[in-house]
Amino acid sequence: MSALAPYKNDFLKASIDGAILKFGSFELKSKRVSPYFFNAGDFYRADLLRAISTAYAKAIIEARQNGTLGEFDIVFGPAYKGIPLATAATDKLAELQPETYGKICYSFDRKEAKDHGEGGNIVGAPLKGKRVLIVDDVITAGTAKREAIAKIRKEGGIVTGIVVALDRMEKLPSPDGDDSKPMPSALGEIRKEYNIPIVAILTLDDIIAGMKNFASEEDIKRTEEYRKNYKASD
Ligand SMILES: O=P(O)(O)OC[C@H]1O[C@H](OP(=O)(O)OP(=O)(O)O)[C@H](O)[C@@H]1O
Ligand SMILES: O=C(O)c1cc(=O)[nH]c(=O)[nH]1
Repeated sequence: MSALAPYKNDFLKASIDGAILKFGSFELKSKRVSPYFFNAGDFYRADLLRAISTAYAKAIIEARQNGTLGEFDIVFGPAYKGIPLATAATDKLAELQPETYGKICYSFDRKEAKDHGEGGNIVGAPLKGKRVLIVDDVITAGTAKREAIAKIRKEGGIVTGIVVALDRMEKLPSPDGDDSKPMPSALGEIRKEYNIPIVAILTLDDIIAGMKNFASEEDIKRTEEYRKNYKASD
């Protein structure tokens, strides 16, 4: 784990100690069956929530400083797991750099539109005309990020970047449904198609390198095999 930046190492350690990272057999949103799963819903304890909000805030501050990420007014968390993550990251940014981030806002969507009360399917800061940074847990095939971009654009927001806790480094699904075909990177295609930067705190390669210190040989082997099967062609 030594090659990682200290804040990434701390985050990987919290993900392992908090059992956020699990091994077994998991069906994903993409229908791929994975031998590992990163369950950001399990950052529910205060110390773990603080670990992930700190990692997002540090990744965002670093990416703003080195020019990878552009400016933003709103941190947007896609439902459901993105909601507490974006909210906590907003709070942590304001705590770490109050002059820059003391007045940034958060916003998130409902999976179903609400037809009474305030109505609509966006909660939090209105998106119209605002620069929006999406903060979410994981990118696999990229579907959830495309859905979030479409929702934000429909509300008149301008997506200026995406930050995820984990890039699973997988390929796009093939349009004909044959997932064994070579395809380019899911993350890379979103970057190109929408012309926006995407920052990942950890990648699957970081996890595989770290696994040597805590996982069983069988879990390492299955994870490496999965990596090979769903590796991008570019
Ligand atoms: O890159 P993809 O192939 O889209 O997969 C990754 C997404 O899938 C899950 O979201 P899901 O829509 O299941 O929502 P949840 O947050 O309610 O669990 C996960 O939280 C990621 O956001
Ligand atoms: O692709 C997914 O659905 C997915 C993968 C993962 O590691 N964690 C998660 O919450 N969803």
